[in-house]
Amino acid sequence: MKYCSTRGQVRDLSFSDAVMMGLASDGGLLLPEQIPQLTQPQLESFSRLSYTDLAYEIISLYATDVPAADLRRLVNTSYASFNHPEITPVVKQDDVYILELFHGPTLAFKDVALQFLGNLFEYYLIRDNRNLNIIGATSGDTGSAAIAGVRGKKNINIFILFPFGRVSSVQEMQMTTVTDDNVFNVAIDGTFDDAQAIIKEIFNDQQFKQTHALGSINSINWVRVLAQIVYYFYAYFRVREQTACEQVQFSVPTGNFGDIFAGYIAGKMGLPTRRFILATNSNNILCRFVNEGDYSLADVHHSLSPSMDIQVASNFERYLYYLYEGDTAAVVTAMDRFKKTGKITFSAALQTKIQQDFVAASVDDQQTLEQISSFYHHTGYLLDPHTAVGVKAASKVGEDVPLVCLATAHPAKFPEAINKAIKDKRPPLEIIERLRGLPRRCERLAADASLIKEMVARNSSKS
Ligand SMILES: N[C@@H](CCOP(=O)(O)O)C(=O)O
Repeated sequence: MKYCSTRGQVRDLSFSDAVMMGLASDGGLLLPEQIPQLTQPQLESFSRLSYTDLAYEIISLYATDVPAADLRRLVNTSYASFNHPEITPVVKQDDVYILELFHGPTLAFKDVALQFLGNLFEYYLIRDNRNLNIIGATSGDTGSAAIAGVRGKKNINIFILFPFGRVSSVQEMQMTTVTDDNVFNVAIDGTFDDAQAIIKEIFNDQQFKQTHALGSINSINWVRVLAQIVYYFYAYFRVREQTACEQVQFSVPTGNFGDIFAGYIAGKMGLPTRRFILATNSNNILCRFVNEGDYSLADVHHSLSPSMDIQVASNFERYLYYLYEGDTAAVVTAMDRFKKTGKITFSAALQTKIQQDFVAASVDDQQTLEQISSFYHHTGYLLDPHTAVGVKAASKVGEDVPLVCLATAHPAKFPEAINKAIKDKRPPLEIIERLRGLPRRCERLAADASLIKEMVARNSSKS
């Protein structure tokens, strides 16, 4: 399997080169040159596999330059850290199938890919005897999951930027209580979009990237998308066992478009699914894109589902590549226009295509709180605010097939929102309670790429 950039200037990369490159050197995002198509017999045999075996089978279709025994070990090690034997179990509540993605070390779906990516990085670094400086941006969940993915690994430093005061108290604590010498948490004065723009600016300085051996843990990195494809298949097989359905529909709380894009790729591989439900909070640029063909920037609003407080969604560019049928010049033109004007509009013909892939709804904070409360009183099950956005969006635009809602984080990560939704309800969890009172380390900086570069340069030999 070879990898190419959405912007056309990088092609023919091996999987390992794509992993280490992160953001493509032409500023685009990397994609596999072809999407493997699963045959019916393959699907049937996959349906009987454990999560870990399924992950191995799917990842091996893309990671073709990793020897089979090594890949198997990396996959097994990655999911050994999950606290549920099924890794991503599906539980039925009322008439909704909840795909629980929060059984990893930091209680969010990001662990599914970042445990694997951390192990993969370590594997390459040992093999090639080199160092890596990871830089990443988070609106709340990626940060701690990335830190947990590389913690204790030699030859790696990690620098995580998050928007000051805009992540939940627990999310912040999960990052800043890691005080290891090679972990650098930076609260920036700005939004997640500012943090992500800084990361991209630094990656686009090719000389700095080479000199400091930079690596990416955001969903810019193809591995993030790849590892998440697995649970869409896993969930479909579990629901099919219970309902004998031909198709399911997934509702995906969406911020950076990475998780839903993994589902879209699963669909291209042959997963029998209806259109994906793209669920946003009041940061609804992606919802407007699907419903009106209007991808235009607005201010980032602070919401009760902070991980989705994003306007500029990284993986959108990957979808554009398919929307434009691999026409990289059209992707470049659209991305340039967006950079200059903050807006891309789509023709009626393209809107028709987009609406064959997605249906979308946006859910504000009040509706999120009502959804958490009514679901809890009806079923006794506590949704985190992001999952609640997905469940609510599905109630607005879902179709008449079994519905799988992705539970992207554990409610214990968002005590403030839960408490607002259900008076006096606190979802305590021992691994979070243990963090309270631990020492913390975090630097606060202006949202300025040169400050982050200085910090990376100053510390890059620490690992
Ligand atoms: N929602 C994310 C934002 C970063 O997105 P990523 O999927 O590109 O890592 C978060 O919680 O940090």
